[in-house]
Amino acid sequence: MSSRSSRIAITADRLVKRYKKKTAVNDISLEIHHGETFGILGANGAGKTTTVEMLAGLRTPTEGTVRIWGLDPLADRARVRQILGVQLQQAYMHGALTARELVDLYRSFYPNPLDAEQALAMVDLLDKAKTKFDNLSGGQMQRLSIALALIGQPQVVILDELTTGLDPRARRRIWATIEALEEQTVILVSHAMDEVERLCNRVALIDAGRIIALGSPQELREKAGAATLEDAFVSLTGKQIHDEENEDSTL
Ligand SMILES: Nc1ncnc2c1ncn2[C@@H]1O[C@H](COP(=O)(O)OP(=O)(O)OP(=O)(O)O)[C@@H](O)[C@H]1O
Repeated sequence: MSSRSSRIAITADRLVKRYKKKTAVNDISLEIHHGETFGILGANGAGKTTTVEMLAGLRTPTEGTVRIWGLDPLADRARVRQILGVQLQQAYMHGALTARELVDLYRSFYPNPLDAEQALAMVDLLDKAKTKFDNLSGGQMQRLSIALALIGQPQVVILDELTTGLDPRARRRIWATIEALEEQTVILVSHAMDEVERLCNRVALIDAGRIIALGSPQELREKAGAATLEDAFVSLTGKQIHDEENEDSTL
């Protein structure tokens, strides 16, 4: 783990989200440091997306508070929008706009965005600039949503299932892009152990809406006495993780 500033970029304090009878997130508190890449790992339905949606101000917590750079993402929506980039599982995208039009739209949200062509080139989509979002392949949509999350050079980036479904070449390319983000704070939701091991300084393991372990990938392996992060996950949660190589292992 590289040396990181101890300044806190994101605080979640006792977050709870209840849907009628279901408690999706059950008392999660976190402090994520400036410049850190922080992983959120958990089986299907563990509460990962609900957690990051609350961090991003896209979902209102039933209880608890979030601060991003000291701002409340619900009350200070306009200011938070300028410092936050989000790639979420279901992209809320205007399907009739072309890739280039979406890039231009997202550039307009931020004070210091990347150059439009640079952003498309970063995810290998320069040749799709004039293609409507709805006509992109799934992997191309995903790569575009990554570019849109990064386009504003935001201080905080939330990436949900960063490279799930992408081919190996695209994955490596995206990883290199994320590794190059020195100053930015990244929250990465993932099922892919190789991705978490490679990119994350620290990881929170979530099970049934709670954090059951938190530490560097190495600390989690040591805590579980496991050789791999995947073994640590299974040992600590008693569940298999759903990952790309093993689509049928979902519990
Ligand atoms: N709008 C909703 N209404 C009711 N229940 C919901 C809603 N959204 C999520 N849930 C439930 O909350 C739990 C946590 O969901 P969430 O999407 O946060 O999990 P996740 O860890 O991101 O899962 P996955 O890996 O499958 O994306 C699940 O049991 C889910 O069914």
